[in-house]
Amino acid sequence: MASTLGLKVRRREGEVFRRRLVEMGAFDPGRKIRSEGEDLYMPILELSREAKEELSSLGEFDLVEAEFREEEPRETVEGLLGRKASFEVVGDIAILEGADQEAAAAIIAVHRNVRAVISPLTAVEGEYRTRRFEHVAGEARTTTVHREHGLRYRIDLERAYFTPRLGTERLRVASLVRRGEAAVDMFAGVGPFALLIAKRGARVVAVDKNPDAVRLLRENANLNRITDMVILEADAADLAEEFANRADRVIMNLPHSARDFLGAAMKVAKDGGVVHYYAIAPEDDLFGRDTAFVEEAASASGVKAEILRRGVVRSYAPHQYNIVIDFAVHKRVAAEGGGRPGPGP
Ligand SMILES: C[S@@+](CC[C@H](N)C(=O)[O-])C[C@H]1O[C@@H](n2cnc3c(N)ncnc32)[C@H](O)[C@@H]1O
Repeated sequence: MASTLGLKVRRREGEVFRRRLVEMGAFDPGRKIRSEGEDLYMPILELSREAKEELSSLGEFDLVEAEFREEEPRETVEGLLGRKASFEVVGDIAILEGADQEAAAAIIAVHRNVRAVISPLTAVEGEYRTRRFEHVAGEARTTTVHREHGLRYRIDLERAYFTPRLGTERLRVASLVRRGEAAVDMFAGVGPFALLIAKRGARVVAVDKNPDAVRLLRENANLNRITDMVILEADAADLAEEFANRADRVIMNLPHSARDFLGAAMKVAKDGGVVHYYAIAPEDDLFGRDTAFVEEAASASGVKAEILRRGVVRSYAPHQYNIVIDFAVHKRVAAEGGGRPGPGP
């Protein structure tokens, strides 16, 4: 076993790092992760400066030379098909770009858990962020049960939004949660942020306007034995008054139009509460435009927004990225007439 490049991380942060490394294409799939006490050693390929910066926002790590066992070579869809196929798996359904029968057969052969292959007929669209699909192979359905971070989610891909591509981001937000804190998920969908943070000890109010999403969210709360979550079918904008100054944390995962709800989120946040704001941004202005939206909304709401973190969550479309801006809402400082936002009494 020769020494190769590795990333040493704390065990409890291992999954966040592993997923991000895979997304970056920096995880070495030919080698096995090694465990030693409280640390994990991840086999990696060379990291660019940007990649190191991105990783340092996830937590502490050391770059090391380490020895890793080799993975057994696995059959892949690409290997079987002789060309690339673009797909993702949600529960036991593969979502394939294009109704390609050959690719569907290869997916079913390689991924033994896949029972249905469907292909999008539309983009994610409308207020409820849903899309329509056509059946390609296997069973003809859009309902499934997906597992993520130890929780199970009933999903209907045609009736309510869900993507597994935000799994790492959900884990990052969950890692910030303190037991007993109050959180509002304004656009909860079938619950992948809300239920995960509830499991980590947050008292959650989860809101969605889509009745099908809310029905699945209730089922998912039951499925995961989360009994104390407040689940509301409502327009998030209408709840700002009722939940004013209640939240230590607000999640705004409606990236195409979250900016329209910034005022409501700032109202719902307590003094010092943190908002996770998601947007789709062009690569030549990743954070400038949305930072300005946050600052304009803060000024209109009479609060101060302290930017805590700006990050890229995933690539969304050519030259477009799904980004996140975490900011703290300071109310007392603003009411007292300015100055630098501080922790307060
Ligand atoms: C991008 S999805 C995110 C769902 C979920 N947070 C997730 O990560 O899977 C946005 C959700 O916001 C809901 N939505 C859209 N407008 C809304 C509004 N005004 N009030 C509440 N929910 C809304 C949609 O129905 C959809 O389920």
